[in-house]
Amino acid sequence: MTDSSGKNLLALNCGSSSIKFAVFTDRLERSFSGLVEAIGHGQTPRLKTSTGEKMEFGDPDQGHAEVLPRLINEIVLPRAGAIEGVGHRIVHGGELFNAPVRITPEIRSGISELSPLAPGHQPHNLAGIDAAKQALPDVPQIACFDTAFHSDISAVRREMPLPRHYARDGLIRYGFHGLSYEHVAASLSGLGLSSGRVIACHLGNGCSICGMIDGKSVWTSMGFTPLDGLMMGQRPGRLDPGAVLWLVEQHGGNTAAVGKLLYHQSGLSGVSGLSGDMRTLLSSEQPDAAFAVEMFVDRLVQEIGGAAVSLGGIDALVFSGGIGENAAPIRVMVLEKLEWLGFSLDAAANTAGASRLTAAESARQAFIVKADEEHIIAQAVAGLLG
Ligand SMILES: Nc1ncnc2c1ncn2[C@@H]1O[C@H](COP(=O)(O)OP(=O)(O)O)[C@@H](O)[C@H]1O
Ligand SMILES: CC(=O)OP(=O)(O)O
Ligand SMILES: [Mg+2]
Repeated sequence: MTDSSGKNLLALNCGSSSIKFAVFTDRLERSFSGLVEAIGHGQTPRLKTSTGEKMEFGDPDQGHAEVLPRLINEIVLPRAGAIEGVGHRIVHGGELFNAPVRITPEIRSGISELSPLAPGHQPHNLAGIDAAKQALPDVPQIACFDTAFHSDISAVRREMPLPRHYARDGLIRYGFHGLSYEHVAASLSGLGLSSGRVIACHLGNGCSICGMIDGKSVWTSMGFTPLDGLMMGQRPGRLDPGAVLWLVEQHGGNTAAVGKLLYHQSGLSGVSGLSGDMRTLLSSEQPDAAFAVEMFVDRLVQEIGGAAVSLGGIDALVFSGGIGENAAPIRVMVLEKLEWLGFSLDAAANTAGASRLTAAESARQAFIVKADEEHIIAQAVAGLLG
């Protein structure tokens, strides 16, 4: 139940195509939550809430900045009770932010300056801050950074093979989805995995993987920006830098056009020519949809292989995010390709979406952990507000 005595916290998670929100009581229990999905891809955004509401929410041409004020004022606040703190997922913390911080005008500027390094996310995160500030002007707001979880990765893995002064200027691998990985790390002891080598796959609209040893990030597939690594809904993932140079030349030096191609028109969407939504591709008969899915899985297992080498082996694999949690056919394709690494699929458990996906006799285990960035955000807010 929502606490009407004024001890509730609101967590806002503005992703590239969705806004997830959750209200927590002072015991950090979810009292009301939901999401608006399909924002900014020419579709009509859809709202779903934990109380069973489902409706179209806005127009196809509306972005996060238009959807957020209505979401907060009409949907969240009337059901939330009094809110005493708001926490935000902020995708890029750069070198400045390695821990949650209370948002002041200076902190907001610091977050805004990082927008060119996450142009498909940071403006949405700022829109969340602004909408919450407008609706709740006297309530403290806390920024929680996706990059922070990876900040202890070794310099050899954070720096790029370029003259080292670029790294001193901040051109390093930051990694993202850290709030999701922090939640996976916190779930490991419940799976009997508090020590060991775990590869977590966050497969949502944006996709990445994180290699953890004893719950700490030691390798991740995303880099300086959320473009690197795996093939995603609209982003290509790892590309030959020569291909990027060629694309810039083809577009007459227009880097904005190439940015649009790489952030919004590539990945599953660009390859299939149909959709960046895995549900649509899995239910399509079109050959290019199947081709895009095959490429997605191929690139994913290649990166898992790289991560396994970086960890010196693998004890368990974790699937998370909208695709990881729900797309049973993708998990089959991945685990069958990893059989040689000792994964033996339990087909019934996989179809049922059970927590453990591998047979008891499997040498390595695979699990689903439902992404819960909002809980990590709420914990950080509670921690900072004492
Ligand atoms: N039942 C399902 N089967 C296959 N894919 C699914 C299913 N449910 C969600 N997805 C996929 O999950 C992705 C969105 O993941 P999500 O983690 O919600 O995204 P975001 O990164 O925006 O938070 C989309 O590709 C969507 O198609
Ligand atoms: C960092 C990133 O790709 O986030 P999302 O999954 O919200 O797109
Ligand atoms: Mg996501």
